[in-house]
Amino acid sequence: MERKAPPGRPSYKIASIPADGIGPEVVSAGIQVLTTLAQALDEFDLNFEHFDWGSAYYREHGRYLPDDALERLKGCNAILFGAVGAPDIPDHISLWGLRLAICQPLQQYANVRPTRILRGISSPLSNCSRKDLDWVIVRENSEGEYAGHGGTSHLNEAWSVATEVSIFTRHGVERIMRFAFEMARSRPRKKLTIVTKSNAQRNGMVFWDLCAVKIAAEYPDVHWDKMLVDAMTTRMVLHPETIDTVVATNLHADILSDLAAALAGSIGIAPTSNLDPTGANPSMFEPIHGSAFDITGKGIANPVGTFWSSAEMLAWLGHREAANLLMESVENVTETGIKTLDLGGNNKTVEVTERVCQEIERLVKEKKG
Ligand SMILES: NC(=O)c1ccc[n+]([C@@H]2O[C@H](COP(=O)([O-])OP(=O)(O)OC[C@H]3O[C@@H](n4cnc5c(N)ncnc54)[C@H](O)[C@@H]3O)[C@@H](O)[C@H]2O)c1
Ligand SMILES: O=C(O)[C@H](O)[C@@H](O)C(=O)O
Ligand SMILES: [K+]
Ligand SMILES: [Mn+2]
Repeated sequence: MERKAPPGRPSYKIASIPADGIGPEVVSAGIQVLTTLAQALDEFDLNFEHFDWGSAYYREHGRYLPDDALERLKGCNAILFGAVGAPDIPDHISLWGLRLAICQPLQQYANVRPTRILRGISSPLSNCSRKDLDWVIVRENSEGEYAGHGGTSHLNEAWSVATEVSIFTRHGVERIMRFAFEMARSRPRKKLTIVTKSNAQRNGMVFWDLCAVKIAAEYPDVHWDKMLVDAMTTRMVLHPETIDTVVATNLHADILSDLAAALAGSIGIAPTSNLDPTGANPSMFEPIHGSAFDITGKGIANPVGTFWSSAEMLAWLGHREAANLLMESVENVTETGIKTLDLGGNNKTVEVTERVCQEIERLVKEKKG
């Protein structure tokens, strides 16, 4: 599913959008690690273009993005994003103003969220070893519960009414099913769980299931099963080893992937890729977490989710070996017990970042002999 690196010495323009809360703290850590890696490997160049879009920009301009934002992003090879959301701005204004305003028009319809237990990190599940939890959750990222259909009338009256309408289109569901089956096929177990809620949601989710059956016929080598989303939560906790690749709607997968991150140790480690699988538009990479108001500015944010997202970005650009080296460096560091508070450690963001950079330099030197 990843692309091959272009020939010669490739040079990439990466848009950096740190935005809000701990976003700037983890994105600057990510850029430091990526820059160290690119310099040490000396195989490709990364040039970062910084965008100040976020809640401070909104307070000043009354909008999250300028008119030419998407055109400017289209001129980049990939986007490294932090998080959006501020305590004084309603969450739906910030989310729709920035993250969704990029993902949806750039056709980043596949949101990919791998989870595994990194070395040196333990699961809160007492019986769960590293080999028991190695998942990829594929989140539909363009429609469903996030289609934005609905309305509010007669607000503040006794007869106020609001609707939030989920939209499932054949185009949208079939493309994410195909993407998920390809993802499952690319992994050793060739196993896909299709998550649904077609007992209660008798239109959209029944349609989701019908599309799944149709696309499954194209992938006879992939074993698949179907699970109601409520039961899926218990399966994730009680039988993690039975799960490999998962596909779910925009909202269901959003919730399941936070649970998955916690089961692998912390929401601070988990990555997200917002992919346009056609390659027509740049894809966007970000940690799964939000702006974390409660720890902003304390220097204790876990940067590992951004490092892992950065590795996924390199793999997407065609540099799988560089991505693996980055993750090996991260795990060599977590294994020595260097970790932030959310993982039970006492290291600051900058200490974890410095150690990962040192480990990258050591590993590259070793590799080059
Ligand atoms: N993609 C995004 O930009 C994104 C994702 C999720 C939430 N949000 C927004 O972020 C804001 C806060 O949302 P929330 O509180 O529900 O979720 P959150 O992910 O920001 O925080 C949840 C909890 O996890 C902790 N946490 C998160 N990231 C961490 C890290 N890297 N290291 C250590 N601890 C970490 C926080 O301190 C907090 O206790 C809201 O405005 C929300 O809309 C944005
Ligand atoms: O897109 C969302 O649902 C939120 O921003 C956030 O929870 C995420 O997962 O990106
Ligand atoms: K984020
Ligand atoms: Mn989420």
